Amino acid sequence: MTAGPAFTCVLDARAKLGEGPVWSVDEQALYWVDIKGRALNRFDPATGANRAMALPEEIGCVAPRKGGGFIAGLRSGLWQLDGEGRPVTCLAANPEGQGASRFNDGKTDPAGRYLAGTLDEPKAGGKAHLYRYDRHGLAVLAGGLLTSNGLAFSPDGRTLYHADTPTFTVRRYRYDPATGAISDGEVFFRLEPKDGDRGRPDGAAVDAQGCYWSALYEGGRVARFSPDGGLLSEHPVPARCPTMVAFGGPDLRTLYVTTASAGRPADELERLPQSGGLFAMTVEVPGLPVPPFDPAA
Ligand SMILES: O=C1O[C@H](CS(=O)(=O)O)[C@@H](O)[C@H](O)[C@H]1O
Repeated sequence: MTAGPAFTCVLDARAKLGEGPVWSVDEQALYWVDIKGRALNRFDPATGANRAMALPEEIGCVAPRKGGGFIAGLRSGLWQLDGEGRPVTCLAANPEGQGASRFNDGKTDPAGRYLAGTLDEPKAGGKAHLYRYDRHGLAVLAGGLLTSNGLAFSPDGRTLYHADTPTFTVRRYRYDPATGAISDGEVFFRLEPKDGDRGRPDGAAVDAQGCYWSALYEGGRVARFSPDGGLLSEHPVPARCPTMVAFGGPDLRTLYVTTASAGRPADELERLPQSGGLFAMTVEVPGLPVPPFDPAA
């Protein structure tokens, strides 16, 4: 394992719970959310400008939508948003009810279907699920979860990676690109909870060599894992709680990471004042392009 280059702050956003970065190739801009800040953000790396679009409830994940606007996972369900981030249509209500559940991490599959999971807020019941949304509607892919996270696909689109953060575990499944079905789940890697300060796997992305980049929540770093789950490198982040990574830039060699500040100890925030910011670093191996959500998929 090597100690790799560190991330630097590109936007001192002071987000409460920055999450869900996704690169728009068409716009050459990064969309990202502040879950507890109830905002969809658009960051333009060319100018450094960031535009926050307020939402009426928590937004856990977002993806550009083919034809315009977005699909987003909110507390109440999966919604179509217009180009200004305004909810216009509820595509699928949150089947778990809104009292102790919200949508969390999401990602489009290579065909443009949208996979998104929920978070069981008491973190006790394992009532969270991973869902697939496509033209046939909402379908359960996995259940018994605490925090559905870490969604990413292998370069050939035939392996799905998925984390359940509080269990410190990332699993991988065979993925059928023709139907969006999963099978043959197995542990990809599990971090040691006893090493509490080394964090737990949150949001993720896969690069062109099939390596899995994982934001390690409360670990203050992003780690790169080989296609067989071996730890290759670790990259410090000037925030204790990185939440999700995404590749961007004209060559997909800029790795962005969002971070959290809400609920963090005062001394930690004093030591890491850019917590809640958006960070980036240049990588050698480019990321994989993530397609927009396609309502016809
Ligand atoms: O992605 C997320 O994960 C974190 C970590 S954990 O579930 O608490 O272990 C969670 O706090 C955050 O709200 C969520 O967005």
